[in-house]
Amino acid sequence: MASWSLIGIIVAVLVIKFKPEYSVHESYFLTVPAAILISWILRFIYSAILYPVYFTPVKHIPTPPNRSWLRGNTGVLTLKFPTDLATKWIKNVPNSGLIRYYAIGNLERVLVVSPKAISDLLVAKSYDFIRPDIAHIQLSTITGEGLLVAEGDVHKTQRKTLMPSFSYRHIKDLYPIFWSKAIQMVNEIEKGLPKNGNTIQVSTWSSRAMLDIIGLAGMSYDFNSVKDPTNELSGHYSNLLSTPSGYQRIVATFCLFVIGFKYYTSIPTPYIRGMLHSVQCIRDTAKQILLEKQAKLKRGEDIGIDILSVAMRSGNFSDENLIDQMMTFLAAGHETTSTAFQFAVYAMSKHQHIQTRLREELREKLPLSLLVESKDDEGYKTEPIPASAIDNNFPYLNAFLNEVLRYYPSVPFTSREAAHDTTLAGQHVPKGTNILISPEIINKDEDLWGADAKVFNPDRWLADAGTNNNGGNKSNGGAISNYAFGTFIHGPRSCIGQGFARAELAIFVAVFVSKFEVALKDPEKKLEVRQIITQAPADGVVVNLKVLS
Ligand code: HEM
Repeated sequence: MASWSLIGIIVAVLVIKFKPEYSVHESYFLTVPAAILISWILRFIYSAILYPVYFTPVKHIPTPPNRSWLRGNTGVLTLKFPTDLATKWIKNVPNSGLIRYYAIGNLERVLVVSPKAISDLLVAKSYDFIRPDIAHIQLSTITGEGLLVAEGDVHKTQRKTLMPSFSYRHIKDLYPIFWSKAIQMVNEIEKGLPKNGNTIQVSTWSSRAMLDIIGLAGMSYDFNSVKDPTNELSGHYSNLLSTPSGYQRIVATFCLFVIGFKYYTSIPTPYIRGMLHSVQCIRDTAKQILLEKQAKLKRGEDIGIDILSVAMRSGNFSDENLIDQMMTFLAAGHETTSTAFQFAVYAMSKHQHIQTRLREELREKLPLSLLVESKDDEGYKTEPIPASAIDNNFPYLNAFLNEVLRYYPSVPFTSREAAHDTTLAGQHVPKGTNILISPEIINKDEDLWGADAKVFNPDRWLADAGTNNNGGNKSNGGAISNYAFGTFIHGPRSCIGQGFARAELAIFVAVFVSKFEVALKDPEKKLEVRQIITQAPADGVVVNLKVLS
């Protein structure tokens, strides 16, 4: 829009100078606004009416019918991902792995839906695609230039250097942190129960516990928000996750369509100012921790096993970039696991027989007494069973978690932009094409998972190979392709924290189910999901608990 306005201004100036008889008024006062308005109308006619039909370079990619000039195919005046509609398009729009659709203002999007197109996008041609500006700006405002937003060779080097921190060998050293926080959380919940009439909102607890864990595992810093919800730093962290107000969304839309999204964080609204202030406070703390660790390293002292320490020892990062990586892990590893835990509690509350089966399996090898006894001087702690035991001895727990992650992926969709002309599933994709991939849709696609794709069923991960759904392998949950499970996506940009998240969730579910019997406070209420970058139950999962002994 900015360039169209500029053209309008230039035309107005030229008209007044050389053809004043065509100007609205001989002064610039009326002619310039009139020229800008005309340029906007022309732009609208071009992009909303002519472009999608005649000029788009991806005309060969099929598109659903019923496009409106303002709302595109999605029917809404926001950029919200159209999950339900897209599920229908996959079925009804004949396609070869790609579907073209239009969002608000006829912004063009290409949705990737077949395993071949997904594997091209995420694996074979991963570096042909970059994060679009909107996503880059939103994420980097919080994370700086960390792994989540790095591109090309910079990304390859960062990822290679950080990988050792996420190897199984290293993650298993973090298990005691997971146990200790999970046990601390259930004990604190138990203490507060009488006051709350046995009702809790799961999100308040999971968010605090997962923040503490990522602080401890990431940089040996305990936000201590499970015990102290008023902790200043965790307050700053909650700020970063707060939902933008209606006013802020209008500002975002204005930036997107009128002045360019790159100016979004330069407009000093209360939301942006608050966010930048909170980012700075967290960065200052991370810097302090970094300086302390560097001093220790100089003195030849042990600096610990957290992710920051592993990255520091590599010597491959500047101080600023180490802080960026810390901000990245806080952003990428907190809300995602917190929402996954909320969905896990929702699922076990909704399906009581699943909860009973989980508890039976756990009780057999992980009696409550073991959990109660695993305390240190501070009252909580340590590993009641070794890391390998939780990974290998609880098939139903692992099946349940696989199904939670399939059915309720924390990241419902993500986006890419073609960095240059390329192809996906053999179809031409020109530079600049905006691509979307949706774990939420792929994970429930009946063509990939079979007729029961939309049923929550942990058993699909236990059935013998070949006997379930489409005849797929049980390690795939019966799906016909590896790419049918999109929760952590795949390839060089897949979630580096997948092993971390799975271990953390397994331990949290194990401790929670062992300690409490849980039921939804309002079992008849429909599950409402709120979507921003992650998706989460809108009410934070309100449940009634009974303490088990
Ligand atoms: C259930 C929990 C989690 C889910 C569902 C999840 C999902 C994802 C997804 C879908 C991506 C790809 C995003 C994209 O490229 O657009 C991603 C990337 C990433 N995740 Fe996770 N994540 C989880 C937990 C974690 C944890 C615990 C950490 C860190 C401790 C983490 C760190 C990262 C990082 C650093 C990236 C960027 C990787 C790269 O670009 O190379 N995630 N995650």
